[in-house]
Amino acid sequence: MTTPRGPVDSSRIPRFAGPATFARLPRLDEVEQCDIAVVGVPFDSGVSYRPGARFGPSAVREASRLLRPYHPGLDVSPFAETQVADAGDIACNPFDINEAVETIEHAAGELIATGARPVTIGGDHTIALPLLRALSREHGPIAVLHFDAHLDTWDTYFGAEYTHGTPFRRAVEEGIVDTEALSHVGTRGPLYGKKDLEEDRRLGFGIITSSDVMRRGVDETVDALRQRVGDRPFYVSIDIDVLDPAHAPGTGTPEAGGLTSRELLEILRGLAGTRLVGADVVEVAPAYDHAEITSVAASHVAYDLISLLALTQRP
Ligand SMILES: N=C(N)NCCCC(=O)O
Ligand SMILES: [Zn+2]
Ligand SMILES: [Zn+2]
Repeated sequence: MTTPRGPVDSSRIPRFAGPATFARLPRLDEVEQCDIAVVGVPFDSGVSYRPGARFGPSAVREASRLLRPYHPGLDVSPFAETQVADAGDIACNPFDINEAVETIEHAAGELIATGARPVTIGGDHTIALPLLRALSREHGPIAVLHFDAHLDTWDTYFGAEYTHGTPFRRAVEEGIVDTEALSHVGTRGPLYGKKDLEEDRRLGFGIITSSDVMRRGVDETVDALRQRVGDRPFYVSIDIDVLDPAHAPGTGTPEAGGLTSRELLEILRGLAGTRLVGADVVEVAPAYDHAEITSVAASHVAYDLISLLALTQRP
């Protein structure tokens, strides 16, 4: 393997200068081959409440300038051990959700076909569906760990099938996820009715609520999730609203009583050694953020996901 091209050296070019790529990594077109691709999807036409996640990718990239090359918690230098690059944004039609979903599926499929594993920055949660479609073509029906305050297994909103509240129901209907290994983590807040939970269970999801994480703690949560995915290839989808609004105010549908960013990062670190094949971080809406609280959290979450992917590549 050729030596990976890493981020700009922050001892020579200060972090507030230089490229606006994720973690100041090279762009995809600057590297010969890419193992892990950070890709933005600035799409938020699927939201049911506050808009603004279309500005998520650029805010998370901006907040990622301070990331450093070595991850002490996982003992990995992801940018040195693998080639990580910024694949830019998937430009999709903000006025036509169906067309946007197709565009995302196609662009993600092309990226995955090159051998790169995607870490996608949203965008609203609608984008998880086309990403899962693209990944399932490579891996078959895929296990999913879904971190979110919300179930996102509702049926339709105002008659629309593709929205940020419905991607995981569509994914089950389409047979692109492994219904033996689906789990929500961090769920909380009011629902439309008890049937939401019944239907969710029928679709195959297990739930570790936000209260479960608080009562059982990180280690038990990690054990349960590791058991759920086993040695299957799996996908992690992180809606930043899984964090408490104190830790992630910059999001469109905030719910009280969420995880701390420390809990979320520790749970992710607990997944070291499993077969992660791709991930997303969605629903960062910078207009409601303060002091980059949300985008800093999201950039660290993305860094941990990249680190987990890098670990899977060790001989
Ligand atoms: N995926 C996110 N963030 N939110 C879904 C909320 C659906 C609702 O408005 O009930
Ligand atoms: Zn959510
Ligand atoms: Zn969501």
